[in-house]
Amino acid sequence: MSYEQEKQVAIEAALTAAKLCEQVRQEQVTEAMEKSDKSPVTVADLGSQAVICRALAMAFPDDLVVGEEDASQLRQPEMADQLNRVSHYVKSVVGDATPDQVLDWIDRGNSQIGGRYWTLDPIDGTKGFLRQDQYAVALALVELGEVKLGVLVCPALPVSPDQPDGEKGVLFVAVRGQGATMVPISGGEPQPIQVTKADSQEAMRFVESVESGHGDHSRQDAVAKAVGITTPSLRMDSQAKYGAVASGRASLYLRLPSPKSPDYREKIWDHAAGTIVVEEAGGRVTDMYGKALNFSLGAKLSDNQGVIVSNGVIHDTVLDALRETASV
Ligand SMILES: Nc1ncnc2c1ncn2[C@@H]1O[C@H](COP(=O)(O)O)[C@@H](O)[C@H]1OP(=O)(O)O
Ligand SMILES: [Mg+2]
Repeated sequence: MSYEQEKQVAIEAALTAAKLCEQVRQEQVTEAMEKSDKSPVTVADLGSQAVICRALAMAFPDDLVVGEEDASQLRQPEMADQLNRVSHYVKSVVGDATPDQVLDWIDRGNSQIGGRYWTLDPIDGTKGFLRQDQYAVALALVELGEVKLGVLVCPALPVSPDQPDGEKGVLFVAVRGQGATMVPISGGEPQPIQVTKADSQEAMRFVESVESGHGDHSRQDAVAKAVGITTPSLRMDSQAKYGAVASGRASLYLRLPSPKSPDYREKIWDHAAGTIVVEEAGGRVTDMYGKALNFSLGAKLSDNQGVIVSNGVIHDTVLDALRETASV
């Protein structure tokens, strides 16, 4: 299958959602509400999920969508102002939409996984979004446990790594067997991307989360040193880190379980799109024990712990170093 229609619909939907997110950010209305798990959610997370689920419902009415957000909080009477704000932003990018439609679109993203499903993180890296930093809109199509298509929109990522203050906004797209591409959000011809092949020290840079609670920074540093990386890590929120590895800006992304939450299991929407973008750019993605990420078990990667993303060349060395740092 070429997945051409899925690709076009997913790109258009994710770019429209990213436009909504940037509008919210520019108008500085980015205060967060708190979810039951204490993580932040904003008007933009909910609006982005509504826009993408609407587009998927129109093009693929029978498809399942497993998204990060749900509308239960927004349905409470005391949340009427928030719902109006979400509806306002949705209308500004897709035309007419009633608050009830918006609620229903958001809740279309509450499916369980199936043989074929989409998984969506409407704003991956909400904390980065609130900090005016990196975030991503991440959408992936999974069939029989294999990610087939991934779209990552990174509105704050510099188009050129050499010009950090230059144009920002990058779209990464990958289809299984067709390679990965990158293009500025502003337009242009998508260019094929490749991970870095060099394993020289100069070419090696590793990326990790900004948030200390989302990883084990001291062990990540130790592993990076053990594989010969001497430059300090590039800290970045969201699956923009996968984009950084896929486009050769870094050779390694380490995400080891935080000592504060050793039993944390990663969510499918935090990894599906990024995984295929890196794999199709020639890289490798496994958990910290070298096992493939299993997208067929539910919303969590319950069979995996930690995530290691590399250019492939250094992957086994990293896994060896991990075994060694574990036994110290
Ligand atoms: N203890 C944890 N360990 C690893 N990742 C976490 C943890 N708690 C939350 N996350 C996830 O980290 C993601 C952001 O990662 P990053 O630091 O790379 O930007 C969020 O989507 C969040 O998932 P969620 O909000 O879906 O529960
Ligand atoms: Mg996320």
